[in-house]
Amino acid sequence: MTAHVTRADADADDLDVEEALALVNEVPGRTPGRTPGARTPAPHDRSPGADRPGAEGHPHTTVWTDARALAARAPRHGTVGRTGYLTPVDLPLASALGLTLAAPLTALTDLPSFDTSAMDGWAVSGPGPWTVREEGVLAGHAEHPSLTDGEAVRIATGARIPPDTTAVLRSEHGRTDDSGRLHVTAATRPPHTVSHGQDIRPRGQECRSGDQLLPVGTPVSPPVLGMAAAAGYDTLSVVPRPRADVFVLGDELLNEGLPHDGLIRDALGPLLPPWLRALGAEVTTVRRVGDDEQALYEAITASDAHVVVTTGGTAAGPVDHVHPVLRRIGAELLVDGVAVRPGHPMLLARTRENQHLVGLPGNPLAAVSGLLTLAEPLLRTLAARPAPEPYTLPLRGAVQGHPHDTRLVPVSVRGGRALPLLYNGPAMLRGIAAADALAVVPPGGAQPGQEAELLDLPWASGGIGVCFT
Ligand SMILES: Nc1nc2c(c(=O)[nH]1)N[C@H]1C(S)=C(S)[C@@H](COP(=O)(O)OP(=O)(O)OC[C@H]3O[C@@H](n4cnc5c(N)ncnc54)[C@H](O)[C@@H]3O)O[C@H]1N2
Ligand code: MOO
Repeated sequence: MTAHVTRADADADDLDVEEALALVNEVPGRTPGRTPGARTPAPHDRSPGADRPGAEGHPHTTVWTDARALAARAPRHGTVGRTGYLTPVDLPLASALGLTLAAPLTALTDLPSFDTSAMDGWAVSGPGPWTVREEGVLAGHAEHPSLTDGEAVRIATGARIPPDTTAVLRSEHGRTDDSGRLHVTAATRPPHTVSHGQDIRPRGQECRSGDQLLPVGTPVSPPVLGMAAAAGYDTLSVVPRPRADVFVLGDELLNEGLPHDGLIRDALGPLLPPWLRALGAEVTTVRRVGDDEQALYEAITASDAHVVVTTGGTAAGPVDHVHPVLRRIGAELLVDGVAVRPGHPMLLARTRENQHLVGLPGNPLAAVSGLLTLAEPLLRTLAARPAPEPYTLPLRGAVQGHPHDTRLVPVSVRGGRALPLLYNGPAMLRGIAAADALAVVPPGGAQPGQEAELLDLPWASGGIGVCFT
């Protein structure tokens, strides 16, 4: 730990979290605890690449919001039709978690499906005191014989109400006298009374058979699984996960150990598959492909995934083969460069009917930017997932803007404000690894207190087990 955030600066109640934040909120040698300001260049801004010509010089560059909209619309083309989502399948309940309902969830039964006791106690008929039958009624039992006026029977929560029951008396509201007769105690409100129908859940209280419970497009969450089971379903009609193949390009990449001799660790092979799954994809292949045009051509043309994701090779360097291969395939380039930093060389192409390719830049944070700009909307449409509700939070520090392009900046959300994190350069993951969201910073930058749109990171709210199933 090199520095501390002061308690005053942190609306923190948890010092450990603040200390962790300090690791990505301070440039070595700076005053501890300062939030990054407009006049403080971030490491990214001091990088040699910071002076290079901007995307505004690129003839095809698409505005960031347009690129996202285009990616969301891209599958609404060809045989898939106007919805853009994949052909629905019937899956057992447990396999449907995380997918989207392709048909309305319609009740197959009344719920409850019989008059049910809401409490442990006695089913009673007419006003008390009551004679108590010997044998009680438990949940799951067959129907009990009718009660006659003045009779009661022990009943458990969830058990079927015997015919001619008028109310259920909770166990804590009744007592039996020496001769075994049941009385209402003074604990009821009003005292000594049990009203007609009390603590009975009547059949059909929640729904009638045929009622629509949930519309098409509902994400299948744990409560949806429970609701479907209660309503009589064994399988659900859902939109399947789009299949995604990931091709990680670059001869310089190592799969293990320390960087050496100009070789570096592949950061995207570990990062992309779980993130793609969190965005709704089924990752069918993750493969390293060398800087070889023919190998890339063969990998793409052999893939039968709905979405091919490549990393690296999007720029115009000597071994950047993505554009030449797309030309050779005859792919239709839908997005060729986006006015966003980092990640501006990202691209989206239709490689063939019902297959799209997202070309992510090789710089790791630039790849994340492409993932959220192009892959997220594309996968969302294919999987019929609802668009996340846009929201903004005030920024806790200024963010330097790009003159023409949108910036996506890792932020930590603390006390209802978004704290911009440093180490947000295109080649860095240190900021995003500590972030809760990416702030969308408009061209020209943002001042402290200014509202910024946030793109949530899938694990920040739901927890890893929820979003990576
Ligand atoms: N003359 C120009 N050069 C570059 C421009 C430009 O506008 N003009 N744009 C720069 C920007 S911005 C980006 S982003 C990169 C995009 O490059 P590529 O998509 O072609 O990616 P590569 O050149 O293959 O790699 C870039 C960088 O990232 C490292 N890398 C690649 N893959 C991985 C991985 N899986 N894990 C970790 N690191 C990876 C690679 O070693 C390079 O350092 O182009 C700029 N150049
Ligand atoms: O800034 Mo690039 O756009 O590094 O991704």
